[in-house]
Amino acid sequence: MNKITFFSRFESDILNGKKTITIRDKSESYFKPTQILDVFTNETDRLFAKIQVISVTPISFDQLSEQHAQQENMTLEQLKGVIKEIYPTENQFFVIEFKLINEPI
Ligand SMILES: CC(=O)Nc1ccn([C@@H]2O[C@H](CO)[C@@H](O)[C@H]2O)c(=O)n1
Repeated sequence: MNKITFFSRFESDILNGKKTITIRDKSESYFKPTQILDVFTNETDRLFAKIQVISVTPISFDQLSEQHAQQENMTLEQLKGVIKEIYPTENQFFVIEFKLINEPI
C-alpha cells in the first residue's frame, strides 16, 4: 500500500522539511527505498504530502540517538516520550527515512 498516516500535529514539520524520519513498528516496516507514499493525517485521513522512502532500518528503543531526535525536530527526551506514548509495549522499531516530493497534490 502506498499510503502512510501521521498525527496532524506533525504536518507542518513534514511540509517544511524539518521532520525527515518516522519511527514505526513491524506492522509498518514493509515500505521500500524509492517507494513514493501518499501522506494522510491520522485523525481526518486528509492527503497533505507525498514522500519518497530513502531507507528502512531496524532499531531498538535503546539505540535511539540525538541524531534521530534531530531528524524528528525534537529532543531525544521528547522523541522517546512520543514513541512510548504511541507504542507502550514495543521495543523493536524501524527508522523510515524519507524526503518530501515537491509536487502539487
Ligand atoms: C497510525 C499513525 O499515524 N501512527 C504514527 C506513528 C508515529 N508517528 C510519528 O513518527 C515518529 C516516531 O514514532 C514520531 O514523530 C511519531 O509521532 C505518527 O505521526 N503517526
